[in-house]
Amino acid sequence: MFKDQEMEQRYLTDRFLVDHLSIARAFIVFSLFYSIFVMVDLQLTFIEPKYFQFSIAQKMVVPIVGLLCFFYVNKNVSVRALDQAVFVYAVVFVINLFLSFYGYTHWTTEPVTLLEITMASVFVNLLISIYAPLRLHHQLLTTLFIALMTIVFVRHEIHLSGSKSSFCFAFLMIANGFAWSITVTIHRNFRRYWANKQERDIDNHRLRQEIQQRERLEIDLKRLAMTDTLTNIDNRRSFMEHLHREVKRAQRQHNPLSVINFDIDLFKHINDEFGHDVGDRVLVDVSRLVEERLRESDIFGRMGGEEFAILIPDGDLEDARKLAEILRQAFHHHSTLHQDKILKVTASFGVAQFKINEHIDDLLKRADQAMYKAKNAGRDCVKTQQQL
Ligand SMILES: Nc1nc2c(ncn2[C@@H]2O[C@H](COP(=O)(O)OP(=O)(O)OP(=O)(O)O)[C@@H](O)[C@H]2O)c(=O)[nH]1
Repeated sequence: MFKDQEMEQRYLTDRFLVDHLSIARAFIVFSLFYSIFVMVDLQLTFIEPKYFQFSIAQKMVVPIVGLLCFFYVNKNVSVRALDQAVFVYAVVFVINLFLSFYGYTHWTTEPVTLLEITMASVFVNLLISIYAPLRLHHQLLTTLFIALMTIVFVRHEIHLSGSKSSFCFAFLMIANGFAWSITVTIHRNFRRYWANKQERDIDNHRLRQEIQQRERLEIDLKRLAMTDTLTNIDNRRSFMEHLHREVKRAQRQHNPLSVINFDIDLFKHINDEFGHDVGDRVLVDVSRLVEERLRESDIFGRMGGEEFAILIPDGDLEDARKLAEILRQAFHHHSTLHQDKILKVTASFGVAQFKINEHIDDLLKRADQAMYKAKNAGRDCVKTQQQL
């Protein structure tokens, strides 16, 4: 028995719930077994004919109660239902067994022997202790009850001399005590196994939690390594990874692919005039403005400082130019209010389309050149590779 009452209760509940099917099955098995016993009884010619029907009817009670218990348990599998069913079945079984022995002693020509009675009581004791997950003191009480009932029966039915009877009672008590000690060992092992399993479950649970935490951490780290901390969009590394992947796909599928490079105009002035914090806010603002106008498949990254790039998979030069123009106008018409002052930013855009088998660096270089061309053309405009 566990010292902790709560643990003991959990153990009993667990054992009951785990074993409810085996207990229900045990009812069926015992009921069938007992029915066979009844069949065998029909063949016993040494039972007096006038007691025959009573003997059969009395024995039939056990399988009937067993079946009823089985249906009751199956219908309502609660710990309480199991408890009640096991109790009812055990009581009927024990009473029936003793009635059978009584019958054999009185109605047959071959009375039952002390050894048979002892074996039966030990058997019943073992059966109840193993199948019914009782607390240890309940088990002890059950054992004592069965032993006492056996003694009363023997005393009443088998007339033994004084010395012989005390030897027989001692033998009965020892045999039942032995049965009890076996069940105690069995239950101690059950409890030890259960406690180990609980510990293992707790360890496994902790391990699973740790693994999940590590996985989450890894995802966070990966995300951090791929994200620009200020604007929360892809950083240069992530953008380049996407670009490599998309270029390979474009080459494989012979699809167009274009890149837009843009740089905020005269950003240094914003920093100098309003301070670095406001400059940062502008970068975040600009990122949101662009993000809102992109498709799901477009990839947007901050390449460093106030320079950004957009990758348009499946988009040709004209698609990219149109998008760059939309963004340019959005910048143009957008303004941020800072301490009663209206802050306006514009950007210069360079657009280039990927040429089959060209190196990625060449593609980016052409987009860069187009962007510088836009800067030289007075800023706030879009230039394509063709206009170089
Ligand atoms: N607030 C802020 N400023 C940055 C950041 N990264 C780069 N800068 C500033 O951006 C400015 C870029 O200035 P320049 O390269 O001279 O270009 P510009 O002033 O935008 O002029 P043009 O590109 O010729 O239109 C520098 O003053 C950098 O300090 C950043 O993360 N936050």
